[in-house]
Amino acid sequence: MIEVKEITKNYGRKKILKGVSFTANKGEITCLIGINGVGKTTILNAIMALTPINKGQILINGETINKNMFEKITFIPDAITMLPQMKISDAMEFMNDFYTCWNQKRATELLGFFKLNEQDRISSLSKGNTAKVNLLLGLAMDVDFVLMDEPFSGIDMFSREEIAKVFTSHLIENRGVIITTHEIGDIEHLIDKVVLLDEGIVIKEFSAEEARENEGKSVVDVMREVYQK
Ligand SMILES: Nc1ncnc2c1ncn2[C@@H]1O[C@H](COP(=O)(O)OP(=O)(O)OP(=O)(O)O)[C@@H](O)[C@H]1O
Repeated sequence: MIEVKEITKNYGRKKILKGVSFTANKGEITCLIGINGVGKTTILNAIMALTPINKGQILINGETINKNMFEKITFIPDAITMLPQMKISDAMEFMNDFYTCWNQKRATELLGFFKLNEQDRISSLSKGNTAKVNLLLGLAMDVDFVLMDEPFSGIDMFSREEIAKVFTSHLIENRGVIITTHEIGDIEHLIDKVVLLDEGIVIKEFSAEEARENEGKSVVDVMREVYQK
């Protein structure tokens, strides 16, 4: 489980996170939602120990986060981190050399799942295929948790649908996923937990299934209620 406890984060005099708390379980997809600039990426960076927090605590499976957790958790950013002249196969080889938790069998399966050609160069990929390569590089790691920052950003509807399919496939396995997105419609039916952020705090954390079953409300219905008060 990832436990985010009362974290605060300031950039200079600007208070971005003012005591954010939520949990994300293994085997579940947790979605962080909030307007541009609310601090979603900052939260993901804090969980990865890439940015220091001012106060609070973040635990992964009971252990305080540190920079050596890259065998337990991986971060899929919204931009490709590989050099443009690399082929997809070079990027996979690089990951294989660098990470002991790289799972080549799953990487090959993901190539097929996303219908990617490993001989294609990163620089030649469409935005949709770049996002797929990013997901491939993250999901091929044998880690407990995968963080994804805006995996659908700027991608056409058909590619978004193709990408969304990976979340219901065996390739996600029993891992915990934390995702930030503005394209909630694409994955609304796949999400387990929703964390709504506003003005530096969590204003609601709820189970998508419970909202659906008990109150007959979609995630978007709950968002409208909460944000349009
Ligand atoms: N390194 C930094 N130095 C100063 N301010 C920063 C830095 N990184 C982020 N910020 C500010 O912190 C706030 C939160 O940024 P963050 O990227 O976490 O928001 P977000 O919710 O992910 O936004 P978006 O939906 O646009 O991706 C923004 O106002 C941003 O300008």
